[in-house]
Amino acid sequence: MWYLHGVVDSGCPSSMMYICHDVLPEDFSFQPYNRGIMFTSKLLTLVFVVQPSKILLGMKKRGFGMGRWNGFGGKVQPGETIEEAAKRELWEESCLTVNTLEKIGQIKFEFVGSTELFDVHVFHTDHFIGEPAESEEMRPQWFELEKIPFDGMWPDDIYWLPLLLKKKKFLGYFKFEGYDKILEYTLEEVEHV
Ligand SMILES: CNc1ncnc2c1ncn2[C@@H]1O[C@H](COP(=O)(O)OP(=O)(O)OP(=O)(O)O)[C@@H](O)[C@H]1O
Ligand SMILES: [Mg+2]
Ligand SMILES: [Mg+2]
Repeated sequence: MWYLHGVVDSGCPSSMMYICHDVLPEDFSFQPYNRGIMFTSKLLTLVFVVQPSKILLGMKKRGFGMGRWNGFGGKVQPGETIEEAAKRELWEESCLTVNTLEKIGQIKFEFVGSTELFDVHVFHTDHFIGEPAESEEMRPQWFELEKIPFDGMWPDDIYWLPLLLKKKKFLGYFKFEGYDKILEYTLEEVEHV
């Protein structure tokens, strides 16, 4: 039996390739690896702008996740760091700029039938510059923290967004069947992400 173990950095951050190994590492815990399947992984960012009583979400107007409220983010491009990508996507999608982003979570998504994992790096900020404005991709809207529209968001958000709002760092894994059904998941609070 071969187990997935580590990643090969191909130089292009959005096309990391997981490699196999026949020895189970001590800290081996990440679920997709232990089934011996070869996965590629796609690096994505997700930024939440939070104020004391409200959160900024965007209605996705096109492409993946269309019709759902979400944070702002997208694919990491070759040559940029994940944090640079997170800032760029926030700017492109909401017209906001930020000086600093706090990395708060990392979530791996598996979709049954696909060997491409989504590796989503989640950031949080409470300082921003500018006024949110609608982009080609997103329509921003502030929501009271008690009125977050979880029914209109990705079904995983309700599990981990409460941690982000408490500024708790987390690691997660969600296995989806289609885009509406979570078959299994793990979520843990951690000291560092
Ligand atoms: C499955 N459960 C999920 N739960 C919460 N959020 C999810 C998600 N799966 C993907 N996401 C986020 O959705 C965006 C997709 O990226 P997306 O907007 O399509 O990329 P990008 O902005 O580069 O778009 P274009 O290539 O310009 O179309 C990106 O922020 C990513 O973190
Ligand atoms: Mg996007
Ligand atoms: Mg984008």
